Amino acid sequence: MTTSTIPTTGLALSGVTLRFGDGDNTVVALDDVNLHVAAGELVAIVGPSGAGKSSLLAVAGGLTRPTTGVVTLAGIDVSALPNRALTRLRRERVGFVFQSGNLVPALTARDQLRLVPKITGRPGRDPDELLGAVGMSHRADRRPGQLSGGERQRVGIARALVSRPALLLVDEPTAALDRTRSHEVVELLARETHDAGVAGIMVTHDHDVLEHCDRTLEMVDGRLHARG
Ligand SMILES: Nc1ncnc2c1ncn2[C@@H]1O[C@H](COP(=O)(O)OP(=O)(O)OP(=O)(O)O)[C@@H](O)[C@H]1O
Repeated sequence: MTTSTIPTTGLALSGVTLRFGDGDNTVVALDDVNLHVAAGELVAIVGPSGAGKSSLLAVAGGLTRPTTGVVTLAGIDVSALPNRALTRLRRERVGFVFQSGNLVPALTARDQLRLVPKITGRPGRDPDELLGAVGMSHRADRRPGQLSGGERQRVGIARALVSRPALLLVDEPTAALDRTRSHEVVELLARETHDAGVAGIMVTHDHDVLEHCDRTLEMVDGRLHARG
């Protein structure tokens, strides 16, 4: 990608390859992946186990450097950043939402969100406004153990949005939820992605919820395909 073709918003992967090992033991987890997720767009990634979906999230979020290719976020060449700058960018510009919500057990919902600016050192969005946006105002003083799976996911989504990220990476958010809660959580993700102008990628095995996403792509053997 030349400087002039790097999108200034959203996430872009260009010619991204990720290999593990070498020689006969080489595993190609990502194979020439090209992807642009616009700001305000939620893209779903489906595909069989071992296809490279987690690897894609790791490379997109700056957790893993690609073997080849370029990753840009809001026009910044992530793959060229030194380690400290990459850590800072990840903390400030990338929100992660995991299967279980990954909340701190001892903290109330409100305090989970309050913790974020303390970690980043930058003011974030107002915790109560965000809890309201995800329909959790009435649970603000509860700890994760006092919340349902769907409620924990809502808090996890709100927490991921506190730092006003440019990129939201979501891994199997409905794995522990029933059908109704799954729809509610992914509808919420889509709405917040659109409203906050975040580029969102959601990995899922749950084909039921794809209708809420703007696009679905399929990963097979490390390659991304439009879903036919
Ligand atoms: N650290 C590693 N070292 C070696 N191989 C790895 C490593 N991490 C992942 N792989 C391999 O890379 C390929 C892609 O793995 P990845 O975890 O991205 O798949 P996935 O689509 O997320 O799978 P699942 O749906 O089961 O979570 C697999 O063949 C996997 O075994």
